[in-house]
Amino acid sequence: MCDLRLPEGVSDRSGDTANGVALDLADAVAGFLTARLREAPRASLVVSGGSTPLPFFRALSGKDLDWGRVDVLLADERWVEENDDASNTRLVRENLLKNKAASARFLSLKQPGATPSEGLERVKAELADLALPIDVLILGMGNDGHTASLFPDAPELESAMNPECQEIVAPATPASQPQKRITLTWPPLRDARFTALHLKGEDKLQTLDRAMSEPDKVLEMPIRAFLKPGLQVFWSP
Ligand SMILES: O=C(O)[C@H](O)[C@@H](O)[C@H](O)[C@H](O)COP(=O)(O)O
Repeated sequence: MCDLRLPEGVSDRSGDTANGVALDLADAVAGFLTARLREAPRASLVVSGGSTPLPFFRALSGKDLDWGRVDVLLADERWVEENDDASNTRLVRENLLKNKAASARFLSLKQPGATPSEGLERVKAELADLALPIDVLILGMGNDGHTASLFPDAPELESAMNPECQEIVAPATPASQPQKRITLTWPPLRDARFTALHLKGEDKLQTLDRAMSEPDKVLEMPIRAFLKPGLQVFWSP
């Protein structure tokens, strides 16, 4: 257990090791996708980049489910080419879209264009037939309280977090980050059927604790918007 008092309705799925939590998360996600595929022609899986998800990606890639009917996409992406070490697309292709998951359909947030704004229409076209609501959403969190690329210092944050935002994807240009980014906006993320927050390390636990201390100040720590009933927290030391 993560020995934090999580908000009402938020489940603690913490474990003693990063690998154990990754395996547990992979089991939960595979189970949810399998159940969805009994009811719907396709299912959607939105994952986050960064370093935490790697063991989860590798475990999920081996799960036996009808991957040909699963749409996989990122919650956000750095606006870099796929051969760049900072590319989340590269991370997903190398660690998740292999083994049994190789047959999943990947919808890429990185499209041609010098900037996210220039490429935005192409990204929207790529996501045009993505069925909403998202079925499975895996979020990470930075120690500034960002999630996806909803950064506190992004000039676009307020519009991306607006519950009335009509766009499902938007550029993000936080000064704190070396690359411009593109991110799913709050409404599609908010409405996911299954949302997991995947965290590793004591620092992330302290950040989560800080986030819970002032839950209404969402623009200061965007993760706060997700600390709602139904969220499952998968944390390991
Ligand atoms: O592109 C990104 O950076 C991610 O989407 C981002 O939201 C990530 O989930 C957090 O920054 C946590 O990253 P770590 O897992 O590396 O701590």
